[in-house]
Amino acid sequence: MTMRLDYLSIFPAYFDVLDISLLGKAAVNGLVEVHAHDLRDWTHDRHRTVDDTPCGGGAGMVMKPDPWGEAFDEIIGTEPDSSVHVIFPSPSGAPFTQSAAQELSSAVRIVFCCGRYEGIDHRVIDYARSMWTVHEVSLGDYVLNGGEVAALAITEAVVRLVPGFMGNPESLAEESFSAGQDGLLEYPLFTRPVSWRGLDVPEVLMSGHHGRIAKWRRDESVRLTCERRPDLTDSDFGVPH
Ligand SMILES: O=C(OCc1ccccc1)c1cn[nH]c1
Repeated sequence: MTMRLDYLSIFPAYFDVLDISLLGKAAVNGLVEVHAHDLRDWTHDRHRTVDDTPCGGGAGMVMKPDPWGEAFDEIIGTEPDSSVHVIFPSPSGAPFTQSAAQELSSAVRIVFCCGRYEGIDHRVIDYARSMWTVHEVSLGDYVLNGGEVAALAITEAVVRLVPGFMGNPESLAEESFSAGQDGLLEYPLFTRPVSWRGLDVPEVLMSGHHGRIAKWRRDESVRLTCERRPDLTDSDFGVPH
């Protein structure tokens, strides 16, 4: 089945990049179809206005609801459909996770709504929730100028999990944040040459001793995770009992 991806943005050219690289291949072999739209196509004034001052005062501008509503009508439709996933990247969204990417990889349709300025009139999100399955997601605790870069990141995380997309599915199994690694960070990776600028591949990895190699890798994952991501380790994880 083909996954349809739509992007609503005042900078639709951000999504030209999806025609190349891995995603381009998916688009070519019919797994994924990509449609980027300029939100200003649903404005009617000479200046193609998409923003206005915030009600209640405050700095910056807010995206008007009208263009979003008209774009939704044309792109998605006017009938409720819970199989359509509408994503609003936002600093105030729920953290986007690999499990969310996994779930979205089976969606038939995903519509990315890329906010700019200070954000989108909240009624747009409320209206979307009344019609489709809505996800307000954050990629991290930092602010971007708009949702486009976040939409590209979410797209890549999702599309690479679509069945038939990745050439080599087992390469997905061992990755960080995939169930197989039970929530640990990935161990350090090495390839040839064995000695490079005075730096050598750890001997254990050249020993051919699979048991020792597996232990070294798990120990490294535990060490890295405890060092860098204490939030990923549950209370008694890795502490020898
Ligand atoms: O900046 C972000 O989204 C773009 C955005 C949306 C609405 C208003 C301002 C900016 C973002 C940061 N982490 N995850 C997403």
